[in-house]
Amino acid sequence: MKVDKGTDDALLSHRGSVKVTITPCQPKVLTHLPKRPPVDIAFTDLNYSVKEGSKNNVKTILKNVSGRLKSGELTAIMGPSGAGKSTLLNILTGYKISGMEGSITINGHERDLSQFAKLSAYIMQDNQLHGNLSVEEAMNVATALKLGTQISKQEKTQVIQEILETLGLLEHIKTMTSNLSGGQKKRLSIALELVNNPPIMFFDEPTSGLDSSSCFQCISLLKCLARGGRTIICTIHQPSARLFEMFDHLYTLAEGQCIYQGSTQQLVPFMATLGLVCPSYHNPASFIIEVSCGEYGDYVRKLVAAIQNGKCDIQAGKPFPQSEQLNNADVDKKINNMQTATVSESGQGNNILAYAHNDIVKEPTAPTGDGVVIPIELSPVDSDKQPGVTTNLLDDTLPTSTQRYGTSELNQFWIVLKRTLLFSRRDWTLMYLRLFAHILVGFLIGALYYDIGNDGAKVLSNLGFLFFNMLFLMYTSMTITILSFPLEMPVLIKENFNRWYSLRSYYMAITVSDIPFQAVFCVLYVTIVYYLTSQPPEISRFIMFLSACLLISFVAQSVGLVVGAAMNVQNGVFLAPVMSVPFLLFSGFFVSFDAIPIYLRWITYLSYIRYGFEGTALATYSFGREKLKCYQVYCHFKSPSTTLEELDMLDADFRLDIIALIVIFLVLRVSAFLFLRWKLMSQR
Ligand SMILES: Nc1ncnc2c1ncn2[C@@H]1O[C@H](COP(=O)(O)OP(=O)(O)OP(=O)(O)O)[C@@H](O)[C@H]1O
Repeated sequence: MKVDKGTDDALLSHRGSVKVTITPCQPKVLTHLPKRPPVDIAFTDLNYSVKEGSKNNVKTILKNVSGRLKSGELTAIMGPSGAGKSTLLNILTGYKISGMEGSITINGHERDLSQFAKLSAYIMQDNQLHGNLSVEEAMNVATALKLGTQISKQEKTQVIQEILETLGLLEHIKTMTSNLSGGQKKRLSIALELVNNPPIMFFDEPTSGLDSSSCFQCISLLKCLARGGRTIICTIHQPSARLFEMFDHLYTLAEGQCIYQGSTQQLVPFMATLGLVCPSYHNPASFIIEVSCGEYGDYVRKLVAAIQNGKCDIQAGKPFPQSEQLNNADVDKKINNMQTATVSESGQGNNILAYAHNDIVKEPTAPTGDGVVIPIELSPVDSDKQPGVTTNLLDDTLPTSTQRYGTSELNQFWIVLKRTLLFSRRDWTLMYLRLFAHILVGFLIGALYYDIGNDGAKVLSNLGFLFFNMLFLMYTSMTITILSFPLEMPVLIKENFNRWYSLRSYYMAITVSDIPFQAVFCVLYVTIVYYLTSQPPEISRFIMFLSACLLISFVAQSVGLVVGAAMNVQNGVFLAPVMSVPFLLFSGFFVSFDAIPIYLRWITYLSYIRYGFEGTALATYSFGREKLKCYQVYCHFKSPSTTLEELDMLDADFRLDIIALIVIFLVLRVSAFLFLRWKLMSQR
């Protein structure tokens, strides 16, 4: 029997007697992807607890759940809000590891997280894409990182073309990621992970935020991927009947326990055996959610017992697990009625297990418009690997290579560095606003302190100018990093978890990437103010002055990295300037070293502003500078040594200031890396 596209009601009214077939359009075979093994996942007695509150109360989120997820199947993890779907997904992906008990096996062997990470991809709910890259650029980066030198450049281009064509993104290849629609972003997220052909793909709420047509396209695509022999697992809230039909396998959670595991087609008959008859015209997906929310009475415990908390797997053609509910006469009657109906319509003998949606013929429902053009052939999943998308590419052996990433760390560094430089070039705030600010403030300060550098009567103002330089360079380089770095975190978490690159390569790349820009801005600013304010014209003094200023801006940028790595933007924007106050107070500008109480002097050694201020003051007034001009009767600071004496810098050593700044810079960079690593680990 044939049912038109979109006629869910008609489809539902024939539940139990029809079969879903989506007629293939032009087959698209991903021929260039690397071969990967098919992977089955099983988990047994999985427990997950978290500590909560000041008394460290233990909250158990997953309670002894078991289950299995097979290759070639599209699995939905469903359940009411708070049931533990995301938690289960995070545990299965290996994203959450602490607080978990139980066993997870891969093709019958205990899961080795490192090996598993090479086989799986986790596509998180919010896509986590870089908006400043085009689809093509994003794909190029993913291919370069994930495939490395395994294949030639030409083959990489073919892989990208094929994947984009298959996912209906080829016509958007030049579009910036930020301009893609929600569905296209989702498909791009999938395309990026597909380049190394992971045999297991996890999706957290892949349909969230999509309209019904895009949802259908998205699930069709996942179905296609599953048909290629992959294990596709996604959490989903409450799919429409039409979407629900497309899943092969359903895993339902309620209150952290499994209430159903098995074929989607067997859900309704299985529930009926427990006295839960899904009304006609009712979406089975909604029905099980309603049941798990207790709308039909307290059935959760019965369902958990019947399915043995996930140890049973309801399959067509296999008997249901024994349940005391089956003895209930009313239930028997209901089942018998359903059996009779099924037998008479499908003519498949007298087995209730034959009751399914097996005979619905629905055509054509391949996605249309700008959507996915992959052919979708829905047929029983029991035949393990259907010919289709990439089945023939799957290798049977699990990888044994010890290589953690697709390419060497040096390559990762170059690729991420190039990408970051591209972002910087395209980021208006990061680049042009910063450039504009440095030039504008440079001229403003130049105008304010114009020509005071060699005037013996204006030395105090000149010291104010030196201190302001420190302040300006510190805040501009620190705040921009505090504001921009935390925004990178979600993408970093996703890409690092999916083994695109190591944290070390990423960190090196972002550390190096901003240094040239910061250096150019600083040189521009210092050049403008130095000459407008008539500081000593010797080139050696200018270089010393500039190097102290450059180091201050690099150190402040490192402070920004530490703060950005350790906390979110809101806290960082408040805390970083507040934490800088002691360093400013102890810089030697407000109070000379002699005047500081002994027990507080140690703070001056930590104050990088002190070293910067001292460095610029020495470059200006030390190294035998001749007396300044005096246009008044008396200029107290006419002699540069008087100024240095007043600042308690007569014995100061410029080289020590530079060394101190370099040491602080290195310590902060290493600390930022450790914070970042801690933050990534603490999420898990
Ligand atoms: N770190 C945590 N500390 C305390 N409780 C937690 C923690 N993580 C999860 N939970 C709780 O565990 C339960 C399951 O959370 P989870 O996010 O897995 O639910 P979900 O089924 O995915 O819900 P939704 O569909 O609303 O996203 C919720 O009650 C949640 O509050």
